[in-house]
Amino acid sequence: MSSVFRRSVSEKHSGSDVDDEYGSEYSFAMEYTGPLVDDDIPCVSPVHVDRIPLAATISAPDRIQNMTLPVAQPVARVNSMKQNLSNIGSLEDASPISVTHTNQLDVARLFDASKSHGTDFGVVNVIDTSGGLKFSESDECIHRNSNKRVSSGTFGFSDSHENSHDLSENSGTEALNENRNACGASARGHKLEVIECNVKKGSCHRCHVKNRFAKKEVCIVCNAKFCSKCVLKAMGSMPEGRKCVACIGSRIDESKRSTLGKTSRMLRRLLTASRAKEISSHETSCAVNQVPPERIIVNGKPLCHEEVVRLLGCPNPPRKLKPRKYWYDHQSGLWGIEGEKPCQIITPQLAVGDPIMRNASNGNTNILVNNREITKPELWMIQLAGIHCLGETNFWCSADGSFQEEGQKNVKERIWSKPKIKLLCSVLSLPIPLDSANSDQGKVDDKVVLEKNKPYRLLMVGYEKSGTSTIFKQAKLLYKVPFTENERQNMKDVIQSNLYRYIGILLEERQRFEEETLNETRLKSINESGPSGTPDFDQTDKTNMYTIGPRLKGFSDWLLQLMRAGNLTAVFPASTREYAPYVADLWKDKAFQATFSRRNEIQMLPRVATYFLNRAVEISSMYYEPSDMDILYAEGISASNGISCMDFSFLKTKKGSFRDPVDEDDPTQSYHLIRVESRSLGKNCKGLEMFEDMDLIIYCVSLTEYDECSDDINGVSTNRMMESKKLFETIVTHPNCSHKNFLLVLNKFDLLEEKIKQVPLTRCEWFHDFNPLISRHKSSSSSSKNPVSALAQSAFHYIAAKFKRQFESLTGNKLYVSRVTGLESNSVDEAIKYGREVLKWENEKPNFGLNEYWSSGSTEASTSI
Ligand SMILES: Nc1nc2c(ncn2[C@@H]2O[C@H](COP(=O)(O)OP(=O)(O)OP(=O)(O)O)[C@@H](O)[C@H]2O)c(=O)[nH]1
Ligand SMILES: [Mg+2]
Repeated sequence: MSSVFRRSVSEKHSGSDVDDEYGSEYSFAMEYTGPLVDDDIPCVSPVHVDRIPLAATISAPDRIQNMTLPVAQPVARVNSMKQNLSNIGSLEDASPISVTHTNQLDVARLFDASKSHGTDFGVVNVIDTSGGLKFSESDECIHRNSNKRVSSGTFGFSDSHENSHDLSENSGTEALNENRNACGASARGHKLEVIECNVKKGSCHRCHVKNRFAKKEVCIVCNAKFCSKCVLKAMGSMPEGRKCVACIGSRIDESKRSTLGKTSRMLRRLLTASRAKEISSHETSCAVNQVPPERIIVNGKPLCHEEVVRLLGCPNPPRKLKPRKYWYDHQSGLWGIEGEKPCQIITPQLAVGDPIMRNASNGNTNILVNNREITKPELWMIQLAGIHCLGETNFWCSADGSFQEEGQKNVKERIWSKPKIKLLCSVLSLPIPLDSANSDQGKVDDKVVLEKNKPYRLLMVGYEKSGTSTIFKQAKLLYKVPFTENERQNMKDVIQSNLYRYIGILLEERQRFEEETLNETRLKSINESGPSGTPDFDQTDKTNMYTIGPRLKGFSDWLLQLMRAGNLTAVFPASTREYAPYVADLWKDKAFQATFSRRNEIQMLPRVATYFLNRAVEISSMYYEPSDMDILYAEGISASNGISCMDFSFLKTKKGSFRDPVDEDDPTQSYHLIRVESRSLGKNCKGLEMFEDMDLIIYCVSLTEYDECSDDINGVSTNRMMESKKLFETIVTHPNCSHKNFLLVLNKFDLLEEKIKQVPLTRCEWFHDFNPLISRHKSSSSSSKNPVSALAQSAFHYIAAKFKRQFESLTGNKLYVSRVTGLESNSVDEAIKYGREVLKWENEKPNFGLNEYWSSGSTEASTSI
């Protein structure tokens, strides 16, 4: 024995009643420097650290059936420990001692002290700093006398895990290693099955309390979920982010990569803001959470660490780099997933991966760009950019977008300099180069993968007049996406032309009213003069309350002529200023006002016309600037094209307006909403080919169409609801859309409430069996207090069910439905947020296998159906 040895002493706590000189109130280690002692010196039995079994998860296949994960084995005693601890007394009155498992001496000290002073530790808390496994003070892991685990603790032990009580000497370390592997396997997707075999859906993996609606934090390695009471115990200090303690050191589940660094609301509630931030920073920056370089394959070559650093450190690195196969066009900087069209333009000329292969993006167009056969959307894009591609052609394209045909000196086109190419790429889901301001990001830390969320892509389409442009504009106002100057000018033009159209409609009706009144007067005078008398139609008989003066009559005739010839848009809004005085005079004219007061009888006049006609003089003035409300109410978005796009996120809504936790979960998630007119999709909606990677398709239907008719392409008058149904069927069965998520927006509910009073829903042949039981007794229920509203509600549910059934029979999928009044912002907000929830559920489906749960419970909880 060395002359200098360490001895652990437990000292009596002052005031303690412990008889033993070395009471068990607390303990510390001190160095013995005195003379050699003759007495029996407590000796230290050598302990091999790698033979000390520690708590660990279980992976042996035969144990999997009866376990809950993550599960850790209790610390088992090795034989040498058994000898040393043989004289340890009872567990009950003992205090815990913690040991940091960093070297043999610490362990030896513990047992040495226990032997020399007869201390009964009762509970030993072991912290394995290398493996990240911890037993906290509260976790009673070893019952010295019975060799049984006493209670569950940090690891989420389950009392049902009798099979985990393997305390043999050899099992410990091996089990640990095995179990680490199991965690690794979980990251590769196997653990999910294990979790699901024992933990009920909606239960916390630690306390097993089931509450499907309570928020849970999920381990980014093994997907174990913990309720707010257990999360801090289960995840400990989170040195690598949100991992349960048993998973520390393991690679993350790759499907969770996009969530790295996004601390949940629960953690923000349980911890201080700075601590939550620290955890999220550990999560994104710690080495073990980074993408393993060799699993990123570029042009068929697995990357090395330096290549990944180069890739991530370039001014414009790939977003969401995952372990998968990519292709990279070194010349142009185009970057994509192997077998798919490009998804990003990164910095060109990086020494990364092998040269590109012809079939890298699985194109089938016979057109090669930098030796890669391009995909169809790319071909459309370059054709629309003015590059003619005939037969098999090989182009060279550089990073600035200049195209050159092989063997020719001249540059054909510089596609990125074309003004409309950005919109086109957006529609075709093709990437565009970042402008230099954005791309100069400086060097990125080689360990940190900056994650930028890819926007969700929403496509909104509907039959004519279903309200798509109204909803689109409403979304712009809601999510603070400003109208550009160009858009405002367009809207102003549209509003002013519309005003003259509305005036034209009124003037036409004025003529009719005038003639009707004249006829009535004549009839009356015939009746008054009797059968023998001759009525006297003098000059005064030809005027009545609908008659306008000659000046306005001249203007009216001219305007009606323009309208009949379909030339209104050729003259207005260009001549708005010129004819503004006529509008002012008309508005003051009694005949015009008399016509306006009968506007409800004029079917041709849209309801929004009243809003604008009431301000006719102001709108026709040259100083008119449309307000947001004017833009919303205006029919049409722009006079020219059928496609409009906007990017938005819920972050921009005003502070405090978050209404549900989803808002706070990921406020940075962005959305790309594309609204396309059904007319511009062409025959059989062929144009949908351009929208192949949409995440959600929003199909709009006007609830008021059930009794309205319009001419189909053959000029045959057909019911508009039936036309809308036909378009719906064409879209949902289109090869690009048949597997997509669909949200049906049943719009114009406010108008349905009014209309259903007068016109029965059965007017449409598809709704022939609509026969709701609406009680008209005032007292019976809340809905029956307003039978009209109840009737409209029933009609809405009935129409929704009709579409749902149709959708299911055509695609086998579930159709989500939302009730909307496009002119009300809350209503549109709810519908879009419902769409966001649909995306969230659909996203989570493969991760948690909760299809059934999401599709039944949660949708019903929403106001939509
Ligand atoms: N009262 C009421 N009117 C609505 C609602 N939604 C749209 N409208 C009106 O319905 C008309 C047609 O709406 P739009 O948004 O232009 O319809 P659209 O789908 O863009 O139709 P196209 O322009 O033909 O493609 C406009 O006058 C809107 O103001 C609604 O929920 N309630
Ligand atoms: Mg429109």
